[in-house]
Amino acid sequence: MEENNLNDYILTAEHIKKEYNGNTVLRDVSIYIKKGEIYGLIGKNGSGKTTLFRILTGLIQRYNGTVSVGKVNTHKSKVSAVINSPSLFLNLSAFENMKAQAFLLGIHNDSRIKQTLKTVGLQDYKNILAKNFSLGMTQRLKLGMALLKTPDILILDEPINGLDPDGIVELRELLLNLNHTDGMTILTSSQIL
Ligand SMILES: Nc1ncnc2c1ncn2[C@@H]1O[C@H](COP(=O)(O)OP(=O)(O)OP(=O)(O)O)[C@@H](O)[C@H]1O
Repeated sequence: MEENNLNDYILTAEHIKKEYNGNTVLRDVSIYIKKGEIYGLIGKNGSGKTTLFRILTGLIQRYNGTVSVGKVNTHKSKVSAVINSPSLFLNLSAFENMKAQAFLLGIHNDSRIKQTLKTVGLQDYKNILAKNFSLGMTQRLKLGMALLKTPDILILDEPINGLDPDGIVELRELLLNLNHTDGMTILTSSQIL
């Protein structure tokens, strides 16, 4: 990607290199993410997508290169991610799972939870236990948990994995909607072209 003025970007990663036990997984990777855009990362299994996302979100701290998160207005951009996590409590309802996540984030406001459940289309399923959710509903619930803190940048690792065609269309519409209405910057990955 062409390197412009770094102030144009909400998230940049430059010259990222990551090895596991001498095995190089990422070799001089640079990405420049513009605010309000949607980016897709395509790569086969094991190509390092998850590793890159974990680096961008701070879950991996030992790597070479630099990651820098820009500002939105005056605050540092908030980054939320769904990368094999957050884990769900299967014996709790959708609402209770959201409540637990909200508690961790210091959000003590049920109206924010209800509003987010509505955003991800689960308002009518809030009392259903997570263990009874379909994969599509599970993905929506995880997305809802990631949206609770109103992120500026949303990172989703292989969100359509395992979804049926209707589920894929629904998730795409939801992401487009978040991008159009809230101006959310979205990074997503897939192994499916
Ligand atoms: N903690 C770890 N320790 C050692 N090797 C790891 C570790 N995490 C990932 N790897 C290896 O790094 C490579 C890249 O893995 P990564 O999960 O980033 O790829 P990916 O593109 O996300 O693949 P997938 O589509 O399977 O999730 C793989 O060969 C994997 O086995």
